[in-house]
Amino acid sequence: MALVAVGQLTSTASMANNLRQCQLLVKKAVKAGARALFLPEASDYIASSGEETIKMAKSAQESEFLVGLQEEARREKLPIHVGVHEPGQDSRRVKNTVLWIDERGEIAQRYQKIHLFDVDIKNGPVLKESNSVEPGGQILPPFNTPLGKVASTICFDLRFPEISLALKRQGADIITFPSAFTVPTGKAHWEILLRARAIETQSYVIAAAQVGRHNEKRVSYGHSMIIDPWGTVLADLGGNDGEPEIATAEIDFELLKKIRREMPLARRTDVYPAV
Ligand SMILES: O=C(O)CNC(=O)[C@H](CS)NC(=O)CCC(=O)C(=O)O
Repeated sequence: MALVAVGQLTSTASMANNLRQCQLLVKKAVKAGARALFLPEASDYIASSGEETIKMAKSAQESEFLVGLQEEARREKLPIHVGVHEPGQDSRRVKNTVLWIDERGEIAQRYQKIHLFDVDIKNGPVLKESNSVEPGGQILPPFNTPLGKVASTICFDLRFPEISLALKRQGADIITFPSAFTVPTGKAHWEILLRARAIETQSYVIAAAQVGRHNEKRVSYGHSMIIDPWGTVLADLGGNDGEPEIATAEIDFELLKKIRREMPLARRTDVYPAV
């Protein structure tokens, strides 16, 4: 068994304030006895335009947000999984990445979001992430942690079961979906997609989410969740903003083995292609 914490906050265009919110989440996770803390996509900042997003991006070494968070991880010996922006190949776009900061405060793993959120929904969100973000080109193989093998995806990746299935096939025990879901799509799809990914991969799902109003244009759905490999929602942080909050749950390695043993999902790759 290993206790994990999922953290929920409302990032804005103030990196200093977002760092303060994340420091508070670290304190809460340590107090609860968690072995790792999972933070949302874009924890470092959410800007009000693509241009501002690009202007604000800093390399990991130069980001006051990341340097500060790494210091927290080192001091508390607490691994932190966190979504940030990093400069792209050229100055026209940024990378939307998630990092695993280990208990020594080192950035040990990095995944760059591969599916970008380009939507134009009538009476709903209109967002074109690919204007300001450069897509990644590979899946990060699941990595060893004190919680088992963790696999990283980001937000809109949740809608493409192939990436989760591929990560499961590569040995994932926990699949993470750090997110900033919109309210209408969150209401309609968030929980059902997360539970489906947990059930079909027979893996724990940890989904840290942004919540509430970031600026005059953007509001996020919240409902950060931890879900077990049977699809049971173990924690749900709800949709109200206010003080940043954590929820915790136990990762039960025996339950993971039991579910995979009792209901083997043997694929018929002689009938359809392997993912
Ligand atoms: O903009 C930033 O700085 C951080 N990135 C995000 O918030 C991204 C791209 S706009 N949001 C999503 O992918 C939401 C997906 C979603 O809501 C759905 O799939 O329904």
